[in-house]
Amino acid sequence: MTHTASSLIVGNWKMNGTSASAATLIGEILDGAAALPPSVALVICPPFTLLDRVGRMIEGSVVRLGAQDCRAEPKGAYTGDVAAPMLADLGVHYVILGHSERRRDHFETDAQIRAKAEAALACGLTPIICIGETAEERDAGDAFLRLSAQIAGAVPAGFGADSAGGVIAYEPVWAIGTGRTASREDIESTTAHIRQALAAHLGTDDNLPQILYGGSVTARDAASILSIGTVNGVLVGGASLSADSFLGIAAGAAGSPS
Ligand SMILES: O=C[C@H](O)COP(=O)(O)O
Repeated sequence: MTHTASSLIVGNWKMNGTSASAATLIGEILDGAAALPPSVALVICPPFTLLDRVGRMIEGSVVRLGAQDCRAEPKGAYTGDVAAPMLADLGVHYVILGHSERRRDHFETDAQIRAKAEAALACGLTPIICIGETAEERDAGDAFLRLSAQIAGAVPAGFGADSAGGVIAYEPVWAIGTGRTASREDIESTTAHIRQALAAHLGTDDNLPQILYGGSVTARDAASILSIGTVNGVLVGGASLSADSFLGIAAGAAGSPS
């Protein structure tokens, strides 16, 4: 179910896109994606309203479909929410969980994110669990503590070892949508810490979840970020809304050592 590629390039459209803009963007991405080596996997996460349309457009291509959230319960009286089995029914493969915008705007807790991840795994979806420190936590020297706590609270037992796999996206909150990408050195040391914290939490060094970096990634810095040994891909927001930028980032993955 999950990609085995060496670089996972995930585009999170957030709350953007209409049927017309999606048709244009996906058409351009599919044109460019054909030239990418199989070691680069593309995932597009449109808003719920476009999942069906985008899913139909990418059918039969190398591009996979992702959603931006799900509810932990499989069905019921939860107005406005979408359950994991509903996503699986639409052909969705990945689901972003615990994005900092949802933690901030919907007060999502690590326990809720963990329950959502378990629900997603139960129907074969690959969760992309987001973690990241705020600027205040970073300035106080608490970034690693915060990341370890998020891993302990939000990552289910056995995460990554399931046939659906598992992905962790490290997104420093201060780097999201700010144009301020974390430095290569910061990403290197922080993802090394995340890997250690995952191994300690999961009690194994084998089949650990893939680790992505997210936060103002552009085609300019993608190759450098993707050449870091503990980084398996990137989670891209703003730059995923332009085919040139998104494909430029994917090209950076194609050029980085696998
Ligand atoms: O999900 C994507 C991240 O929040 C990064 O967004 P950004 O690339 O616009 O900074």
